[in-house]
Amino acid sequence: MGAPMASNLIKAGCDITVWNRTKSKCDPLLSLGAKFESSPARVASSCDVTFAMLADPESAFEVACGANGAAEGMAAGKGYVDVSTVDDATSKLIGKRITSTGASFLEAPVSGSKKPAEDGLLIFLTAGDESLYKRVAPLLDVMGKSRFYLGDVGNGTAMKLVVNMVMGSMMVSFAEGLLLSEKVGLDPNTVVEVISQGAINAPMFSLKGPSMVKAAYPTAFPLKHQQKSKAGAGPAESVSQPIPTAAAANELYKVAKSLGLADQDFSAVIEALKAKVQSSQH
Ligand SMILES: NC(=O)C1=CN([C@@H]2O[C@H](COP(=O)(O)OP(=O)(O)OC[C@H]3O[C@@H](n4cnc5c(N)ncnc54)[C@H](OP(=O)(O)O)[C@@H]3O)[C@@H](O)[C@H]2O)C=CC1
Ligand SMILES: O=CC(=O)O
Repeated sequence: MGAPMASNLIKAGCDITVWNRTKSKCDPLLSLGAKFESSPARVASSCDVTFAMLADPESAFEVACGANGAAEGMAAGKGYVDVSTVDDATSKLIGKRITSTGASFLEAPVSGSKKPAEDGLLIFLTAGDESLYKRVAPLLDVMGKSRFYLGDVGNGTAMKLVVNMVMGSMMVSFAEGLLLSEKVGLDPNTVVEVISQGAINAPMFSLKGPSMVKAAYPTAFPLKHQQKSKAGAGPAESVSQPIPTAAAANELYKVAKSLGLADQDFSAVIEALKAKVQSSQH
């Protein structure tokens, strides 16, 4: 996600400095004209605004607050925008550490996937420092098609987790439908087509359906990241709201992980369902 986002900024003429744990993954960006620094701290000290796109709460915290982390290069007047998907507590911790340096903090997780990231069509769910939001708005507009400012730090994360919760349940329901259609003698490709023409159509179904039918799961959104959101459990627990459908879907993502599918696309959750169906028949 970070690479296509940075690439769009470079193509828009921004002066970009990058860092990634595995340096070789920066090579395509360097060939587009980006500079490289040897640590997040050095990126932060050489840039006005630093964007972070990390796998999970642990890596987002480490890169912001760990040794040679971005916070070490932060100072008043600089901004840190964390576009990773993390949990509420992690986002607040990162925000606290960044603002303790005098810099501003914005959480800005994105809705969208690899293709929208490449096409500059992400949706930014931002919260935190409003003046930093206004300052980076032109950059968000290069990388995305829309942006929401949602108030205090935590609200962007909560919005992202709610959206992922809905998406995770939709995918499991779709997988159940595809599998069931096959079992009762229907062509699942026709199911995908019928759904695409009705009121429950979603781009996700048309995008992933044809490859799911072929049992192919080219990774756009890794399954481990869907399961990481724990079906929106964080926000739901904070207000004691039951989320029975999402919780059941999350169990299936856990099974999929245990089957070694963590790095495949999250649509591979259908394989967990197939395994469940098989074991119930024995
Ligand atoms: N893929 C998608 O469709 C979407 C993803 N997201 C969110 O975007 C973020 C990135 O996702 P995605 O690009 O798919 O994930 P990837 O797994 O492809 O990339 C994760 C990045 O995190 C880095 N990283 C992981 N662990 C560490 C660590 N301990 N220290 C330093 N760097 C680390 C990786 O570095 P290295 O290259 O060295 O492994 C890599 O740059 C996640 O938070 C995800 O939830 C949000 C919307 C959609
Ligand atoms: O929607 C994607 C995510 O990783 O969050």
